[in-house]
Amino acid sequence: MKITGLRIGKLSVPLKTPFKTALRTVEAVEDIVVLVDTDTGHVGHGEAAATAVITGDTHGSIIAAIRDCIAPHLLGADVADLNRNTRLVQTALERNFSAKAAVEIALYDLFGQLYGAPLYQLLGGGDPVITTDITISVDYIDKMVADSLAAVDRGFESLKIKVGKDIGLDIERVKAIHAAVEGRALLRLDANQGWTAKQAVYAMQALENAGVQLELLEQPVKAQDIRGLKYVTDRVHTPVMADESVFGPTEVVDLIKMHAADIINIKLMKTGGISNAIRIADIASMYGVECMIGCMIETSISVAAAVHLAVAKSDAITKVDLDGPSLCAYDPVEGGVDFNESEISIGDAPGLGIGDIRGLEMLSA
Ligand SMILES: C[C@H](N)C(=O)N[C@H](CCC(=O)O)C(=O)O
Ligand SMILES: [Mg+2]
Repeated sequence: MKITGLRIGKLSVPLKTPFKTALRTVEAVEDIVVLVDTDTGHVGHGEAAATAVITGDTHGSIIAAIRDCIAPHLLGADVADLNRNTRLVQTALERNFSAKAAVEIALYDLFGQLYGAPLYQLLGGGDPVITTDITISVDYIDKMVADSLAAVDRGFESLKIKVGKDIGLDIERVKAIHAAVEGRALLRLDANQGWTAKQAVYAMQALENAGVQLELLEQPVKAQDIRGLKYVTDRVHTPVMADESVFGPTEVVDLIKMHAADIINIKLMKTGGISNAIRIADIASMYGVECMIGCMIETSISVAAAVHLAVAKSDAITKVDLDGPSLCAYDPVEGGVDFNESEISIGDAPGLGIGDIRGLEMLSA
């Protein structure tokens, strides 16, 4: 099976409600989709999220990276040469991780189609059913409490509560949700870089002293502030997770050696796709460090790849934040992974199993 071309499209899907973090407010998924064509008629599917505030990637940069830098290396490549092909993607240009992720996802999808097996089986197998949390956007306290209770009623057993806007209000937000939920769900906090290290320690000690039990605290401080992250990790009982502070395997090794965080959030849009995500999971496993698999505002195309990875690497990936498709007003993808509220399951289709994509607008070559 030989690669004959790459096509690029744009996909817009409204969210059920606006997604609000300390970094941004988003009302729709607006992602780039890549289709990798082959001489056998098989098509590989990938998706890139333009999360400029986190990865620096924009629609324009993703399109240019794929079209001008990555695609020329892959024309004529054999789909069976997966490791060679992912190396070509990773070395085609510096950074541009979301563009690399989209193309890698499509290459792994084709690899699964070539061998007629769901991707997770080729990555080592596992139980094809996982459970995700759901995000509670940062908002007025009453709204966050109502959203949390609605999520618990829908069966979500873990809530990822967005904070990082105002330290005093954040503490009140979490206390109110904790009181309302009454232990029916685990609570994870994500400050999306909104606090200083000292504020984070103050907030966590206030919550711990008030008897609020939290599963973890994600990215309390600025992405570059690794010393601040360690400062927090050293001083609070709640496990601290690095998200925006770590993208690739080298950063993960540094972070683990410094003991700057307890948990690593792996996202395909930060790692540049599946090959480096596998490396991170294996490094973490070697060091006995837990990982979460996360996503940006993405549809079920790229999140499907994250699900396959999570299933195959469940020794290291013990926490799942793959709620992107649940936040969408509808699933634009025919086939693929089944996202049913908190339960995510993979069927028998080869690769990622993705069929037609509703509303995909192809861009001219
Ligand atoms: C969607 C997921 N639950 C999530 O919260 N991801 C964010 C970043 C999402 C974005 O701004 O696109 C995170 O973990 O920080
Ligand atoms: Mg995060």
